[in-house]
Amino acid sequence: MNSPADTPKVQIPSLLSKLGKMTAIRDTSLLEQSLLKTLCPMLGVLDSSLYRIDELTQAIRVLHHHHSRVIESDGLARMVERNEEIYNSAKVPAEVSGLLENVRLLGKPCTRRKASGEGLLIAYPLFGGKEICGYFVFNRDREVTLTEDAIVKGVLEVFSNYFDLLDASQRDRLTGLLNRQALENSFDRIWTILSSADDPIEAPSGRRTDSNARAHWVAVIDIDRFKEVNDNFGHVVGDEVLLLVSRVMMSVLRSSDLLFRYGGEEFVALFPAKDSDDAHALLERVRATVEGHYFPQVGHVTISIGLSRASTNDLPQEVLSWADRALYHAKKTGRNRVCDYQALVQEGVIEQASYGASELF
Ligand SMILES: Nc1nc2c(ncn2[C@@H]2O[C@H](COP(=O)(O)OP(=O)(O)OP(=O)(O)O)[C@@H](O)[C@H]2O)c(=O)[nH]1
Repeated sequence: MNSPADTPKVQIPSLLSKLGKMTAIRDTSLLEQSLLKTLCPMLGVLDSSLYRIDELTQAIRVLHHHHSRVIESDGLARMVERNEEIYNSAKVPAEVSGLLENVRLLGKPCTRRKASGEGLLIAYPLFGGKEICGYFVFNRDREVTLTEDAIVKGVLEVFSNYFDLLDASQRDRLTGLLNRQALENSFDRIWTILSSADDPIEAPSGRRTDSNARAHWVAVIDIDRFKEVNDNFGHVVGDEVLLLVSRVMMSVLRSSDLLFRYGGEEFVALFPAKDSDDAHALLERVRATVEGHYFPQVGHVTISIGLSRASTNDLPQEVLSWADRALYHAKKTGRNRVCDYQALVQEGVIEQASYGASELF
């Protein structure tokens, strides 16, 4: 990574100020966006991407950051920023995956000429400990200078260290799932996405799945008769069941779905789905897979699930309390079931709740 004409154009005070802002962020997703926003102008590029690899499933999540010039109705030009998040390794272009493979094998930044002949494709590894856990990728018409190279590496190192700290503070120690604090952050983010779904192009930041912004659903999941597991087999075995249940659920959920340990033996899932049938079918698969799993010593364990649609007209706390009411109904009517709040209200099985009934937050 060098060039004979190594003329530093980087404004150090501006970079330091951006790093300061980056480390003031308390949400890992926003932190990733901030990394791209920091590096794009520094490198003089309009687009850059962050490729993240899921350790468990090897699925790839890609965050793209674009800058474009739009001409307003008054004739003035304005820069618009857009973030796009994609979960599908099949969509990584062949030339990018080939480049990432080189970076992975060499453990250092690599460059290749684009197949179209338009400039260079440059990729830097992102380290989590000693392992590569992602890649920073951008297109440019010229090589990275030595100064730029040192700065990109420095910024990526600050980012990775801070990301790991933030990520650890958002995770439950036993299961490794996202914790209650992370749920509150995710609610903020998902609600922003839902409210910007009508205008996806102009949205200042947005998390999208392959089929763009879709309706989201909240599920509260509780292990049935878990007290008996503890009473009969002890707390250590109980802990193991908690860990295994979380792994089994994760194996059914998609990489774009979020699963949180909400507390004790209670979990919350936050996920996009086309409609209530789709959401119900996914959770039914989760329920059936846990039911079919054999837990060492304990045998079989079941879960009950309450589900509610998330809408921007409602507060996240309301939606959560509705899913909790549906869970309560599932418990009352035999456990090992998935119940949908909106369906229960429509069928007249339960009354529509007025806000304030929630004890979850
Ligand atoms: N081993 C273990 N047990 C926990 C943990 N957190 C909560 N628990 C136990 O989870 C059990 C929850 O019991 P209850 O709320 O009475 O519910 P349940 O027995 O699951 O019954 P239903 O929910 O009505 O099906 C209690 O015994 C808690 O001690 C934990 O981190 N580890």
